[in-house]
Amino acid sequence: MQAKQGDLLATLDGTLVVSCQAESGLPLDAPGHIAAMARSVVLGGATGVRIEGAANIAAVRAAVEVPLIGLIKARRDDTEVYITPTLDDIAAVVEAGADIVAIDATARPRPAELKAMFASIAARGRLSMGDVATLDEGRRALDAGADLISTTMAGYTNYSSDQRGPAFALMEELARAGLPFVAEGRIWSPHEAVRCFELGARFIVVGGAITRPDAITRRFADEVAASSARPQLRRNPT
Ligand SMILES: CC(=O)N[C@H](C=O)[C@@H](O)[C@H](O)[C@H](O)COP(=O)(O)O
Repeated sequence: MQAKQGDLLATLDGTLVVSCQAESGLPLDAPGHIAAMARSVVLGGATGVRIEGAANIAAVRAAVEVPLIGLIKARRDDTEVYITPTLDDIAAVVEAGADIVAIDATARPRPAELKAMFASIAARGRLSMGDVATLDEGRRALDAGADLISTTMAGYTNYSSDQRGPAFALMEELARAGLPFVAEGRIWSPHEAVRCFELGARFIVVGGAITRPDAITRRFADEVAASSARPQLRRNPT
């Protein structure tokens, strides 16, 4: 199993992984649609996919052969942690067919200790990815047994909010500290993707810029609406 996991990471290093997710209630929120997105991004050159939800993971596992990073988003009353928050969620992600299990590895109060979470993933023969927001959290996640850490949560905790664009500052800190990292979150252009590698990312995960047509359309629509180059709106003479 160890050799296989090493091979899996070797196929991801230096490459593009695409997150294929649809928020609950959006038109693409169905396993068949998520699987079609996964097939599409693999056709376009993605070497791996990041998928949320057991039914989606199972559908994508049956549709593509590339490494699959799986997670479950589960909002709970007792914690702000929502990416694969419990040991049961880990079991469900593995059962559904993920090769790598992503969990929130921030320092916020959580239902189960980080060490126990990473140990559970390892015991199930899968690799783990700890989603963090700060350098300290990255160090702590690796110490607790994470196989990978990712900048996923930077900008999404109350102590790392108000961030625009990718978490370049955190990437620089992680690189300076010698911690291997995955770059993820708000990577919107190929230019930004390349910058992540220049800053030392092992691989990158891009989501919305590729797989959220509503968000992509909104960027165009907003730019068009703000443009003074548009022809004047023609109004019927009164
Ligand atoms: C913070 C959080 O919950 N991130 C989630 C993690 O799986 C997803 O909603 C993101 O789409 C993913 O991280 C990729 O990021 P972006 O879509 O910005 O490229």
